[in-house]
Amino acid sequence: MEKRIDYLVNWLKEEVNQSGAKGALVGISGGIDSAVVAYLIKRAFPENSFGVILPINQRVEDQKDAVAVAEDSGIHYVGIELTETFQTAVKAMQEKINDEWNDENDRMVKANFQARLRMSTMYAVAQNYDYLVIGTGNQPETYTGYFTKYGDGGADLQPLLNLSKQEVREMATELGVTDQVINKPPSAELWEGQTDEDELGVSYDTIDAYIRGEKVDPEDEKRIKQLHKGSAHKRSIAPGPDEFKG
Ligand SMILES: Nc1ncnc2c1ncn2[C@@H]1O[C@H](COP(=O)(O)OP(=O)(O)OC[C@H]2O[C@@H]([n+]3cccc(C(=O)O)c3)[C@H](O)[C@@H]2O)[C@@H](O)[C@H]1O
Ligand SMILES: Nc1ncnc2c1ncn2[C@@H]1O[C@H](COP(=O)(O)OP(=O)(O)OP(=O)(O)O)[C@@H](O)[C@H]1O
Ligand SMILES: [Mg+2]
Repeated sequence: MEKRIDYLVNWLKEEVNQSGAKGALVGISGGIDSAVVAYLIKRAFPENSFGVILPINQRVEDQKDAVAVAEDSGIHYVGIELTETFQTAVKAMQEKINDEWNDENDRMVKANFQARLRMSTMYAVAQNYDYLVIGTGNQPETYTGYFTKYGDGGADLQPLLNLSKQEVREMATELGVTDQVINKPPSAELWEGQTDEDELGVSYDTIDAYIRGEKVDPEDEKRIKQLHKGSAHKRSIAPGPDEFKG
């Protein structure tokens, strides 16, 4: 695992240097994926790595975890409270759209808006320092499309893209991430009580096994295939029409 860490650290250095940027930035949530990325970018850019903690109605416990990750990794970090900004923007939309506000879509609209508000903030802060935005998407999340298009999916580099969730856990242990963060149920924290595996309807270990080519329960396989197919549009750039030849 130490070799794989070195490989990712070197890859980050090469990519950032090639881009002409001066360093790297990550959003730190208090979850394991962003913890691993925080430790990796600190190793790659000891003096030029930056963590942003961006609470939007975030539980105090998770905010504390995020601060602990930032402190423990030794990364330079700031907290930028976005709850009020989020609420103000939602209120403005709701007032205008008014009786056409779709209550059925309400939860997901707000969830994805949170992720995109964070992404916009990360790009603004990163550009201020001439840093790149480093994403935290891992292999099972990417395969199933479990991310917000242009939200947490919007980043310049994705170092964890080929890592299973189990490998993320192993890497976290090797890097010195605390058990508190490693053992927390993965959550997007986009609404109260949300957990990834409840929403996905299948566990990360099962998705990992499926991607490795192992046999999984037929119902789980069906679900994974459905998620993968339905999210293909998130893994490619937006299509345009063929050239007009009229
Ligand atoms: N076929 C198609 N071709 C092109 N575009 C298509 C499309 N179908 C939908 N779209 C577009 O994509 C949008 C839907 O995609 P998207 O906006 O991503 O939204 P959606 O996939 O509906 O939801 C995002 C999922 O990711 C989860 N998430 C989000 C953020 C962070 C995390 C985490 O783990 O931390 C998890 C979240 O809980 C939710 O389950 C539609 O509103 C539409 O604009
Ligand atoms: N409160 C937050 N502050 C800063 N960044 C955040 C916050 N919430 C989410 N993010 C960003 O969105 C990413 C996607 O969240 P996701 O839940 O998939 O990862 P995680 O929280 O790091 O790990 P886990 O999947 O185990 O919960 C995070 O890794 C982080 O970069
Ligand atoms: Mg999380």
